[in-house]
Amino acid sequence: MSADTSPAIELRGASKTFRTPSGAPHTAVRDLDLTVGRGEFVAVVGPTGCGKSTTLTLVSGLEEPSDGEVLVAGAPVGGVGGKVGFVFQQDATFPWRTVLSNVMAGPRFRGVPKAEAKEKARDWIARVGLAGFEDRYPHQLSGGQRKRVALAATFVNDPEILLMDEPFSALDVQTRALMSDELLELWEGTGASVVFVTHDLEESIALADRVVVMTAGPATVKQVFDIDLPRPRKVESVRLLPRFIEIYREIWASLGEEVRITRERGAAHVA
Ligand SMILES: Nc1ncnc2c1ncn2[C@@H]1O[C@H](COP(=O)(O)OP(=O)(O)OP(=O)(O)O)[C@@H](O)[C@H]1O
Repeated sequence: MSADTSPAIELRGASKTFRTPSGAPHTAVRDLDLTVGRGEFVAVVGPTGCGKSTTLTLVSGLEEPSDGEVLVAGAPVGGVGGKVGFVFQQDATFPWRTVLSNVMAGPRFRGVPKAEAKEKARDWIARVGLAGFEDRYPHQLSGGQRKRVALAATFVNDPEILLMDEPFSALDVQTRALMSDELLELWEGTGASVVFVTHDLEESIALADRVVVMTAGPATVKQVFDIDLPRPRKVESVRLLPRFIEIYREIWASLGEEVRITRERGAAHVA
């Protein structure tokens, strides 16, 4: 199959075993199969500590699988590539750089001439609603504004794949809903494939084409749900649709069981 027609991401029987400080092996991800199509928005939910972030690090190339294969655009992941953008819970801005300089950093790093990088950066700053804030430093912005800078700094690199690890979880509820809407708008214009890890089942349904439920650790795919809600979506209104509530119930029946298993293990550990 040519690289052009292959899925954006494929994990085939991927496992990851870490060595803990005591020297004992710890399997975070086991025999995980997952395919993400081009332009698809996939959300990953699962109980705390099950291995969601580890799955993202395998796709990013930051970690290698102990077993199995991880392919991006049909080719095995070999280190961190330029096709992949990340947005994490923590702000990934450089505190000593202005907004403009933060957003220009990626293109400059890739060798884009200064004037062109500046133009692209200004365009993305405007698209995330921060025109006029170019000369501010991150500490002079709100949490939501800093997150917008992080989004602009990611999208400016035209990523084919966007890996997002609880990107909005540190924000207040209203800002979070706004950012979700903005993310959908930005994403719909790019055709990027997204893997979005979250603890928030509502958020996952509102955003995604498919929601992947992970098992209690070690993570493997328990069930995948197609989200047949119409697009374009606004998260606050989509949540009120009867179909949304129906999907929520179905997924919670699957996820809730894994959360319970994780809790019981925790209780046994404490006892
Ligand atoms: N570098 C590492 N060395 C050893 N163990 C690790 C390492 N990274 C993660 N783990 C362990 O692997 C398991 C999965 O961690 P991971 O961060 O992937 O879970 P998660 O599902 O993203 O958690 P959360 O929902 O709480 O963010 C955890 O038990 C964690 O302690």
